[in-house]
Amino acid sequence: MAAAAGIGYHWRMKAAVQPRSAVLRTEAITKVYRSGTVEVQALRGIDLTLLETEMVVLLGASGSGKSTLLNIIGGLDQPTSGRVFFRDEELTRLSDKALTAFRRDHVGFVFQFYNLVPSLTALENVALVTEIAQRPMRPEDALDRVGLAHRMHHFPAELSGGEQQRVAIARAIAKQPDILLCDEPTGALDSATGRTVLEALVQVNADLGTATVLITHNAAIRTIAHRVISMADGAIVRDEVNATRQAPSEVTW
Ligand SMILES: Nc1ncnc2c1ncn2[C@@H]1O[C@H](COP(=O)(O)OP(=O)(O)OP(=O)(O)O)[C@@H](O)[C@H]1O
Repeated sequence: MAAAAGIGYHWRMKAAVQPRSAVLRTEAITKVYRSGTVEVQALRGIDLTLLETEMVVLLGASGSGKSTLLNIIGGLDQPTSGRVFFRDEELTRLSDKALTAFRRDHVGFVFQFYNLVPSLTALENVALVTEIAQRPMRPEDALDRVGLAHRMHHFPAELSGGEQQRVAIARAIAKQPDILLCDEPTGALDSATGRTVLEALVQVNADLGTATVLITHNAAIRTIAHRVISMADGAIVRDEVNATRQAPSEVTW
């Protein structure tokens, strides 16, 4: 009896200290934009690890390098120096074609403006992506996950800004990406509508375990994340784990 209890205890200890693995990792990445003789050092040596299933809020003033970093980890751009890994695969060694395939298969993007096709219904907008994805969920299920099952046959012009953004989230998650990257997803929305969008993102992260990075200027949003990374002048200046999290409905701004 005692021995069995001992084994059980040991197993629990092991499980408790088991580290979560990294879905994405950057090593000392820099980015310099050059136009003519003008150089902008947008990133100055970023070491970032994004763990499987975690939700990270990325904060920083305008121009601090947030979008540049997001574009690089999403395979939309390459760093000037340094390395980026998706699990064991080095993205910085990939050809443009292979990087496009990485993006298509593994990354979902949500931007400030929704970029929906106006002549297609919500369902058709999501189906555009699922038709070319490797292991998609049903477009109806993706819309259901963001609380829009009842609006699936509406056109974008018939939806509110928050609803359109939730269609964009459904479109991004329908291919079941490993990483969801969101650049100011509530930037164009009032606070009540913004909260519904954040609720959809938190729910997707909890239900599907999609590792999520959310860029915002709005420091109030920091409490919804597992971890908050702050940038200034092309560098990470703070990296904090939230001991407790707030539901988006509790966040005020
Ligand atoms: N394509 C580009 N060409 C030249 N400079 C650029 C380019 N993109 C960004 N930059 C510059 O790189 C720096 C970082 O920009 P970035 O867009 O990554 O910052 P950000 O933190 O996302 O800002 P914001 O919150 O305003 O979107 C800024 O100085 C910006 O002007």
